[in-house]
Amino acid sequence: MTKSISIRNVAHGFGPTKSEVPVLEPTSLEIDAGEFVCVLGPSGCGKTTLMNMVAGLVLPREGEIDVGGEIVKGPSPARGVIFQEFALMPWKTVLGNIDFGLRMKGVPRAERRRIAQHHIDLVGLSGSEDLYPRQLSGGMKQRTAIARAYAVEPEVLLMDEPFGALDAQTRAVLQDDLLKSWQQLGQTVMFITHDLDEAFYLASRVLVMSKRPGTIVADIKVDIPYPRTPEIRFTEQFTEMKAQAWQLIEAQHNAAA
Ligand SMILES: Nc1ncnc2c1ncn2[C@@H]1O[C@H](COP(=O)(O)OP(=O)(O)OP(=O)(O)O)[C@@H](O)[C@H]1O
Repeated sequence: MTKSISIRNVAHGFGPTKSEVPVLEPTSLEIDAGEFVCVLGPSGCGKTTLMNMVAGLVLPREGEIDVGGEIVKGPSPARGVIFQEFALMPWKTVLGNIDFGLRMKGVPRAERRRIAQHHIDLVGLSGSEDLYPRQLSGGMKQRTAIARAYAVEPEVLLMDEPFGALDAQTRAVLQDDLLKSWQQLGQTVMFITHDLDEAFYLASRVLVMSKRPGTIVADIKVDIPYPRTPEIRFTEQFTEMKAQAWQLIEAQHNAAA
């Protein structure tokens, strides 16, 4: 079942408590089950920190995060994470990387092979099962990371600039693939990006964060129906929403300077 995310008065800082560098101001946010939310904001404003807290990789100094009615206390297979730098295990093949998550979830061996192969086929990596990360292009690495995250069927997908390191063409293909599978599986998605175009193309809702210590300063509903096609990028509605977000981010940059 898809899960909602509830962020309640979460604040964070790094360093010893007394000389803490504040990173997040108290932030509250409700993400409904099945929503696709993109997060934009100036560099260093705390986007990754916020997402890492939802993932359970960082625990908030103040406040709490609830995913599907349970307080987050650590990582869980119910929350799949995809990072920009792929985070593949270099000593494992494509198949081995995908198999690993399933093994952690306790899926029996024969079943693992079937599920892994299904996801390899879905992301278009059939024939590359036995290659190691060093033998893969950037796009293939990111497809492997996506297959690995999808194979364990997480109810929540957390993506931190997952396509940032890819060329424009591969990026566009993976964006459409992601939307297709989201429409089929209906996970709750939290997706960080620096790219306004990407944010409004993918999301049903775009959040804009302030400069560090960050908090959410705008919550923009993207009222464009799915399935989305590349042509929507040229509509007035799309460019207006992008301009609105751009102005907000620019104002935050200027405030930071
Ligand atoms: N483990 C850590 N220890 C100390 N400081 C940290 C740590 N992780 C992040 N920071 C600091 O916290 C701030 C927010 O970092 P974070 O990665 O969350 O920002 P971001 O909005 O994702 O940035 P970017 O858009 O550049 O990726 C930065 O100033 C960063 O240097």
